[in-house]
Amino acid sequence: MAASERGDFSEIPMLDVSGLYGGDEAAIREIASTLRGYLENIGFLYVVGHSIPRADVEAVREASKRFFALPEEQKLALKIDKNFRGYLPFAGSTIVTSSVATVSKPNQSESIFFMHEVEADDPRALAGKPLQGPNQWPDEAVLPGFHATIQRYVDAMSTLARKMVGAISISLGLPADSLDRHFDDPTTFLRLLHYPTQPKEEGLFGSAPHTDYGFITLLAQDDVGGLEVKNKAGDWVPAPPVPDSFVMNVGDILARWSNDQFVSTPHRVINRSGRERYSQPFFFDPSMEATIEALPVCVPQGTAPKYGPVEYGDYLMERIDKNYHYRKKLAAEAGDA
Ligand SMILES: O=C(O)CCC(=O)C(=O)O
Ligand SMILES: [Fe+2]
Repeated sequence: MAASERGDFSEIPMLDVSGLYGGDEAAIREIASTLRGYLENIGFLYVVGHSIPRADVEAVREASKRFFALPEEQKLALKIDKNFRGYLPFAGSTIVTSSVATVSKPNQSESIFFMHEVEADDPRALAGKPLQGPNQWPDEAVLPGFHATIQRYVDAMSTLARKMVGAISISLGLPADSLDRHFDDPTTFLRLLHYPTQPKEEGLFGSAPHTDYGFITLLAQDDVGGLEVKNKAGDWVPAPPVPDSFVMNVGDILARWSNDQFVSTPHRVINRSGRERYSQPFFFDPSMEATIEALPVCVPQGTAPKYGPVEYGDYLMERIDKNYHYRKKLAAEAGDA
């Protein structure tokens, strides 16, 4: 299925990226060209044929289930901190910057965020800078192997994400490595999410309609379903579970970088399955200090870029501060000081 027009889709297409791992230039160009169409018209696709073993994805899901099954006080010991690392309790975020809906009820989920690791003695002296700091790990005695499982997955997902950065460059007619320098110290988030089954109630969501902030998202979900993507007609198109796939989508900074050539599409989660749902989005974003400025290849001759340059870290801070209750409290306290 190829969408002929922006937003005109009734299912999420699948892209086999196995050819990106070989040396066949023609095959790579063809995958990149198909990718471009999906990113321009839908902003969502399923990535299959990647090299991440199913066992690594499932190990994270099992680790996630074990974590969320812990008593609340043990989870709260890792409560999300000023660096955006840790546990966000049930109903801890309301998306207020959402341009897609007036959102008032908190999301029906609990989650834990692991970002790129920044040790306290980081040689780049990053610790202490906004959104830079160590992750909060569950006690090894309580959840043996948890840290190693997550780290292995983050490494594998980063490799896949870099592959996709290369494919995106090629899709725009640029050399494969042309965006790489913006990802020297990528900002990454692995979010483990748990959605209890929710009651049927107007305006209640597992994840309220939103767009993602960053560059790309690569999401693994269990077999429950509930993710939906909005098309031009305003219909919510299901993105049901597909074995061994990642749902990939364009985030707002990629849309902005591409001068809106690529589209960051609203999506939401409603879990009325009667089962618990677990998902694990991986967000792969530019370095905090990267300056994101419309790619010349995306700006038609004789027109001005739609958006000015922005430092990724500044942009991200602003988005995060607006959306999370706990950060509003932190921001208010900082304002008092
Ligand atoms: O859980 C899902 O399927 C989607 C999660 C999501 O959209 C997000 O965390 O940004
Ligand atoms: Fe999302």
